[in-house]
Amino acid sequence: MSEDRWPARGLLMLVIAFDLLIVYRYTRLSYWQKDFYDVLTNYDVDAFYQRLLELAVIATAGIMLDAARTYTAQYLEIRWRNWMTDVFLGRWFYGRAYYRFERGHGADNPDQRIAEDLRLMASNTLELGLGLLSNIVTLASFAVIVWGLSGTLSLALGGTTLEVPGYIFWAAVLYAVAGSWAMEKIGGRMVTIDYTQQQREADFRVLLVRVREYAEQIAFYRGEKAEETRLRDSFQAIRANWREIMTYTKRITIADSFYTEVGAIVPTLLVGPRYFAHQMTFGDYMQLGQAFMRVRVSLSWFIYKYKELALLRSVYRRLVEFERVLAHPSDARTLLEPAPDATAIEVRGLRLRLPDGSALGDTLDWRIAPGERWLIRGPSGVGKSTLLRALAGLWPHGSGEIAMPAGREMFLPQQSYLPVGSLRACLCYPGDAQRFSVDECIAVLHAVRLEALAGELDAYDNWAKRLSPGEQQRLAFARVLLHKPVWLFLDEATASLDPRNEALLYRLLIERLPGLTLVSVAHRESLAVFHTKVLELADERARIADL
Ligand SMILES: Nc1ncnc2c1ncn2[C@@H]1O[C@H](COP(=O)(O)OP(=O)(O)OP(=O)(O)O)[C@@H](O)[C@H]1O
Repeated sequence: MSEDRWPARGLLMLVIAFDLLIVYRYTRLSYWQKDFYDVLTNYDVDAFYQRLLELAVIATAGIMLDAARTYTAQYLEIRWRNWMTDVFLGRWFYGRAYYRFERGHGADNPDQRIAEDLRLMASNTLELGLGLLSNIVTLASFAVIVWGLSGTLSLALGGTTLEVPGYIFWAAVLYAVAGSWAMEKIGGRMVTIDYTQQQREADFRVLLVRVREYAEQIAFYRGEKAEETRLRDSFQAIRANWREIMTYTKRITIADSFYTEVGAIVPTLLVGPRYFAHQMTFGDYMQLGQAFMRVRVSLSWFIYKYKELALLRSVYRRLVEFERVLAHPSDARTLLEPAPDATAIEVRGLRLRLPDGSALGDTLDWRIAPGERWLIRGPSGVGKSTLLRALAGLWPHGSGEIAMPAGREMFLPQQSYLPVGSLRACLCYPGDAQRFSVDECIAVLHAVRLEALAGELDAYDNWAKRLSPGEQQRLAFARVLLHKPVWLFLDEATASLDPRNEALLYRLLIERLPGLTLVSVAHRESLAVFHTKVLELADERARIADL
């Protein structure tokens, strides 16, 4: 990362330099205006054309500066977002944080935090930080102009006279402070309303995505009406909050326009007497009006950016919270103990528990020697899948220890994950799509009787939607044949298949992967013939036997 830091700092300096030049251009323009109005009042034709030429130069510089500034700032923004996304993606996958989050042990909506919050963090921090800087410089530059032109106000107070130097500058300060205070009173609640709107929009989007994801199940249940009602209700929540947005936007717009319009009149009123007393030229008069406006706008920066600042604060809070959960996961522990020198899996005094601390089944002592084929049986809900999770290092709740030897292992759940992409990528997963040759892929497709798909190895599809559950299970076995694990754990991985296909797949494993250690969770009695030992789980006492 550090080699990335210097170009990024260079880019930041460049954007700041452009911003300063832009402010400088505005001050030049202000002096140009003063000269121009004086030329007009003096009917000086030669100077008139000369000033127009100057304006062309100032305008051209402005166009180039604006374009260069925007381009550089955008480049910096994507670099920064890229860097932050890299960091967060790394932490998201480190120690399987994504899995723990999914099981409800993390902050809400991690996907929104990685995609949306990081984007807002990069763009808003840059825009607001740079905006603040150029505002301070604008304020300083134009304060000098206003101060220089505003003269001294003499107030007769009783017998003494009070002198107020730079009184128009002070008027701008007073006006901005009063305006900011009023705006905060009128529009302060907008921050909360806006936040609620974001949340409701996100809820609506999630519901729409779920309809797509579960389209078939919903269609089978004839659930259109229920889904439509749910979506309409969700949208009504958006609409209800939108009414509040409208009300507050109206108030803010009126207040904002009032503030701006009166802001144009205030300097006119204040400066008028000096102009008519011939203490300033027409050019001075015009320049002062403009400079007053710039000072006022700069001083009102916090109020104009109030909404963005509040949003950035909440984004920052969400990201800090997310980072804290990622850095100190509440349950990153596992029951696994790596035992690289061991040859067998040793389960000692394992007592699985649910997240609430209640016990799941009996204490288990169990040894899985190389080459053994275990069948795990037991009633539904007794904890068979949870035991496999513990063996995979995914279940943190409980006590005891599982000593796990080194060696390639593979876990097949009832429904295997099939990434969207080519069939070859599905077969090679989690390796990359070229991990196994086309010939090897075709051979295993034939072996699991999916030869009809052999011609579609490079076809891009959502295979999890296209293939039947049984075909998906056969594809998962083809994947096992390619990867040749040493330890294989199957969790009802053939439950969607007919007995013939199921037997075919088990036979394939035994013939093609000699020496394979197999642990299957299954309900069907017919599978007993492919196993050598059985572990019967029960609420009271687990039982181990030969088959
Ligand atoms: N994250 C969790 N939080 C709370 N309870 C859980 C969690 N995961 C599983 N359980 C509970 O643990 C128990 C065991 O679940 P498990 O999936 O291991 O059962 P199983 O024996 O594989 O059942 P089946 O034969 O129906 O697949 C169940 O009562 C389940 O509701």
